[in-house]
Amino acid sequence: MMLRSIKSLATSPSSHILRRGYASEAVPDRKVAVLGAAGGIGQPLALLMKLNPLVSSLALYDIANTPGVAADVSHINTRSEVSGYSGEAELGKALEGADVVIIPAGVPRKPGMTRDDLFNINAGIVKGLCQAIAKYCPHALVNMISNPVNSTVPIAAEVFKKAGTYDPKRLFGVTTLDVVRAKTFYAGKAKVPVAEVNVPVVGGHAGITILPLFSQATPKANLSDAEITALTKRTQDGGTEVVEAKAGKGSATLSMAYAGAIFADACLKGLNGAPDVVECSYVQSTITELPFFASKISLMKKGSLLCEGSLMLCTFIRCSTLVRLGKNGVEEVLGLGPLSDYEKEGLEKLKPELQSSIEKGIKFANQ
Ligand SMILES: NC(=O)c1ccc[n+]([C@@H]2O[C@H](COP(=O)([O-])OP(=O)(O)OC[C@H]3O[C@@H](n4cnc5c(N)ncnc54)[C@H](O)[C@@H]3O)[C@@H](O)[C@H]2O)c1
Ligand SMILES: O=C(O)C[C@H](O)C(=O)O
Repeated sequence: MMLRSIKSLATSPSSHILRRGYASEAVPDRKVAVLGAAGGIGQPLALLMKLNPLVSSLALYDIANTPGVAADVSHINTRSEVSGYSGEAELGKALEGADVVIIPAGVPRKPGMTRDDLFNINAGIVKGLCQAIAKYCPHALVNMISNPVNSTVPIAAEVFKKAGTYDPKRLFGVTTLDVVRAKTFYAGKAKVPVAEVNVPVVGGHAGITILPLFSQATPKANLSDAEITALTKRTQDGGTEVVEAKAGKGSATLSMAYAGAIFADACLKGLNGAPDVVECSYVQSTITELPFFASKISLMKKGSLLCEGSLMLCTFIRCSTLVRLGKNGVEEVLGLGPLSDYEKEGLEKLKPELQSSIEKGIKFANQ
């Protein structure tokens, strides 16, 4: 695999933005494709991925307006080369060779709508895009943002199964924004520095299916039951808070782009063999009786060797052993850990809704 130096980037004036890169001088080439790149999420996400030194090629695809977005982003003097693709005829070129595909394509909510109300339009969009992924980049890690995530991920799984390319380790529902919100709201209430906060969020990505585990939040804070209930509700309603504030002009875009960029960065780090990459994500799961469930997942276990690709000197984990670079995706789906009685109750309450959203997606993909 071709390696490139990012030394010049790391010492450039914008290096503070690029702090997520390795201390190493060389990282492998990685192509990231964003589908829906001209949209409210797609544009800031394209910008953030252009700032990521782990990306060498950035393909921006949408049904319209991508040439302008791509020309604009391409003027930024960071590592990746940017290309824009517009319309279905160009989708294959956008996807070919992609290591990570991020999907924020589809319509957003307006006030009064649930995420499930988007199903009729977005299910078809996601199905079509996943058929193309199966054809042009079957080994890519797929980061699904399009709502309703609780159903679009099962749709993607079914499409990949039909195409014979399904690998549950490579399909992720992006629920990172729930984690970002839980951290922000918890830090505000607990009066602890937000940068130090960690809160797992499990379940799914809609209303009560979003279950933040504040009993496991760190740093520990002495919050009352009423405060925990309020924080939980605010996290579950975080998306609606933005939809209402935007008053018909869409849903979260900037915070979602940030959250999407964090998750894609974790995928790239996992692909590159970085140790201990752990994020929450909605994935195929056996930790409950539901076939898909969001929980902490590890993208690469500490010390594990990867299965595919070329041998390289492992300078970026500061040792000089030989490791195989690979494309494993999910390395381990982590358990829920100890839950409070309130969280146990929330877990039981969310199951019927999540189960029915999963079934709806599976049924749609197979009709
Ligand atoms: N997972 C999450 O946490 C999360 C957070 C926020 C928004 N979302 C979801 O993300 C989606 C996008 O939101 P947005 O605010 O960016 O919407 P938007 O309308 O601003 O942008 C969507 C983009 O998708 C494009 N598009 C439509 N059909 C397409 C197709 N077949 N192929 C490629 N592109 C296509 C549109 O042209 C548009 O540019 C919505 O479904 C929204 O609900 C999810
Ligand atoms: O709320 C929405 O519809 C968008 C997204 O799912 C969010 O959580 O912000």
